[in-house]
Amino acid sequence: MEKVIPFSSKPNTDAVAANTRAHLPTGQALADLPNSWNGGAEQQLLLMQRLIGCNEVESLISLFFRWCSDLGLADGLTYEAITDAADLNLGNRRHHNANYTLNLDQMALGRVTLCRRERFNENELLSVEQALGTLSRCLRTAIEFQTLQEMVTQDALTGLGNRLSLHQWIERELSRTRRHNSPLALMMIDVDHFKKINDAVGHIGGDHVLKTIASVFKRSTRGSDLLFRFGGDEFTILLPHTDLQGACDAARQIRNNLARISDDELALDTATKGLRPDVSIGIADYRPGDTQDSLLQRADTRLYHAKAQGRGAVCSNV
Ligand SMILES: Nc1nc2c(ncn2[C@@H]2O[C@H](COP(=O)(O)OP(=O)(O)OP(=O)(O)O)[C@@H](O)[C@H]2O)c(=O)[nH]1
Repeated sequence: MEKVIPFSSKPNTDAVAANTRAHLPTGQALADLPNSWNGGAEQQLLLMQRLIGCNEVESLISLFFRWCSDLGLADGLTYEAITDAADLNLGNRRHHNANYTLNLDQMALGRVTLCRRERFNENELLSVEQALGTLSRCLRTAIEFQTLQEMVTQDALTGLGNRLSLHQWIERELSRTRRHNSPLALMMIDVDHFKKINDAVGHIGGDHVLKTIASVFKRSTRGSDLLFRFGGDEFTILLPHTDLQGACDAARQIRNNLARISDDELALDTATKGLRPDVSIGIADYRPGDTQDSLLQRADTRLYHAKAQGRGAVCSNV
């Protein structure tokens, strides 16, 4: 069974109910739920108490599933997000499914599938749908919060962290390094002669080249490394638990992978074919007493040395 849940404050005439049940429960339906079923008003209130104040989509879905599972309403749950976030699969797969597409005031919130060994009865579905109304309201707030957080901390062009998040992360990683006495390295990277690239491919083409370079950084580094666009054609990579030698290996890997990007990936035409972006990299590792500024400054000085050496170079020891 599948249903689109238009939890709208206004009637939503576009919403399509894919099964034959005509009306979704509204606020008043809470009071109307049969007394014989224990998922009534008290349980709905309990769910609300659990969900309110939670700003994370994953946690909301887990809390919702736990509520369903405690009441015997579901053995398993799948949540398909509207963003490119991975699906969430909780509990166990079972034969009987109830699918819901969640919308709130025309905002798509994802799809929820509940599954169970036994068939769902009418009262149980009513209660699930009432609960999905509460979940939808909390999901909307969480998704909006997440979007806002991304806008504040992400670089819009490349999807990497922006300068604000760089400063927050360096502080965090510096205190971890001091506490655990673990190594930490930082790379400052600048694209060589990017002005010439812009002149050759145009500003939009240049934007695409910057995005491609950022994707090469992503695939050349570890999942635990933290990538940022410092500004313009400058990038910063923070490498937790990595010493100077490890960071130099990563820098070489980045340059090797950049040399291998295809014309297609760079979206080059016949006139600009063969254009190979390269980078200069300055690397600094943590020294006791380092602050955010001193670490950045040391990496930046080394970047300038790499540039002075003729570009397309890695400097880690000036
Ligand atoms: N397409 C595009 N270009 C940008 C962006 N931000 C900065 N730029 C350009 O990047 C270029 C950076 O040039 P410069 O800092 O002078 O240095 P360069 O040409 O890379 O040369 P070197 O760094 O000395 O090797 C400038 O032409 C900027 O206009 C952006 O978001 N998109």
